[in-house]
Amino acid sequence: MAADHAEVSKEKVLDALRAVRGPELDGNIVDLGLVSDVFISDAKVYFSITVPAERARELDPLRAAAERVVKDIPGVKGAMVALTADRKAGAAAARPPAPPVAGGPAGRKPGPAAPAHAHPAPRGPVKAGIPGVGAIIAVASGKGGVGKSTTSANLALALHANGLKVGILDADIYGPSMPRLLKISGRPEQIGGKMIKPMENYGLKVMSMGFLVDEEVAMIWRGPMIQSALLQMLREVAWGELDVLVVDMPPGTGDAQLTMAQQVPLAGAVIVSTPQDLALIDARKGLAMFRKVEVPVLGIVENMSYFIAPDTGARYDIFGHGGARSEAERIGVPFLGEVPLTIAIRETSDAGTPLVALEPDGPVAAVYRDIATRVWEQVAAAKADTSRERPSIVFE
Ligand SMILES: Nc1ncnc2c1ncn2[C@@H]1O[C@H](COP(=O)(O)OP(=O)(O)OP(=O)(O)O)[C@@H](O)[C@H]1O
Repeated sequence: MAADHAEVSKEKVLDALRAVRGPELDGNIVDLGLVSDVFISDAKVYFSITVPAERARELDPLRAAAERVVKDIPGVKGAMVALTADRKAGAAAARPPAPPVAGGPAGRKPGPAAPAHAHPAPRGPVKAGIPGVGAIIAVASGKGGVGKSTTSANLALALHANGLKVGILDADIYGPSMPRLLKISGRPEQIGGKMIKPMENYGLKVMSMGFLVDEEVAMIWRGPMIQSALLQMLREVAWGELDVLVVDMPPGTGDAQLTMAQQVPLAGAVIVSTPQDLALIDARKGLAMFRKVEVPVLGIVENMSYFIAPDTGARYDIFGHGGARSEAERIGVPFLGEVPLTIAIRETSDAGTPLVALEPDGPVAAVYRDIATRVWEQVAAAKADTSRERPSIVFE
C-alpha cells in the first residue's frame, strides 16, 4: 500500500496539528506552544497537549481533534494524545480548592492529611461480609476514562497470577466494561431459588450488570434500583471461596459510589489516576470520599504514566509522569506503581484479552504483578490495623 511507504515525520505531524485551534480559538496548538515533544515509533505518534488544568475536562474534543488529524496523515498507523494540565499557570490553577465532599462546603483544602491507611477511625455499624470472600477491594477513580476498568481487570488477573483466588465485580451499572474486557458473553445461570452463578474466564469469577440487563434498561435506573442491583450482585452471587474480590467501582464520587463504600465491607480502595494534575485533583476527591466512609485507601496507581517505545523498549516520560507518586507522598498514602501507556494495553483490552492473561511473562504483566503484590501487602496491613481497633470486624 502506498500509505505504508510514506515516512511519518515530526514536521508532518506538526503541520497537520496546525489545523487544530487552541482552547481560545485564537491560533493553532502548535504555534501556541501547547504541543509536547512528538514521539514517533513504528508509524504510531505520541504526544501531549498542555491545557489549563481547570479546563481539561471540557477540552477533550481538542484532544480528539488532534488525534484525528494525526491519524489522517498518510502512513500513520495510530496516534495517542494526552491532555496535560498547565503547570506554569501557577499554584492557583494547578491546585484549586478541594471539591465539596458529599454536600460539604466548597473550598475546603485537603491539607497535609494524615496517612489514610495508618489509623482507620472506628467504623460505623459492622457491615456483613460475603461468606467465603476473604477481602473486598474497590478500584476507583475521580473521573472516567483514566483506565480504571483496564486496571481493575489486569490487577485481578495479576492477583490471580500471584496465586490468589480472585473474583471481579463490575459495579459500573451505566457502562459495564467487564464483559468486553474479559470477553464474556451470555447470561449467568441461576442456581437454587435466588443465587446466580458468576461467569468465569482467565481463572477469574466475574459478575457484571452487563450480563443481566441491557445497557439501555440500566440507563434509566434510579438510585435505589442501582443500590439494590449492586447489593444483589454482591450477596446473591455464588462467589464460592475467594481470597479477594476486586470491585470495579463506577467512575466519580457520587451517591452510587458512596453507597457502595458504605454498604460493602471493603478491605480498602485502590485509586487510579493519570499523571495529569486534573486527574490528580479528582483522585484526591476519591480519597476524600473513602476517608469520609472510613475505608482505608490502599494506595494510588498511576496509569498511562510513561511511554515505552515498542521497537527499542526505551522509556519516555512525555506525559508529565511522576505526579501521582509525589501526590501520594504528599497526602501520605502508599504509591502502588506506575503502568506505562502502551498501545498493547489498549488493543488487548479492546480485544478482550487483557495483557496479563495474554502475556503473563511480559514486562507489562510484571508491572501489574508488582502492583498486585503491593496491594495485597496493604490489604494485610489494613486488616491487621482494623482487627486491632475493632476485633469484632470479620471479613470472612
Ligand atoms: N495504560 C494504558 N495504555 C494505553 N491505553 C490504556 C491504558 N489504560 C487504559 N487505556 C485505554 O484507555 C481507555 C479508557 O480505559 P478504561 O475504560 O479502563 O477507563 P475507565 O476509567 O474505566 O473509564 P470509564 O470509567 O469511562 O469506564 C480504554 O480505551 C483503554 O483501553
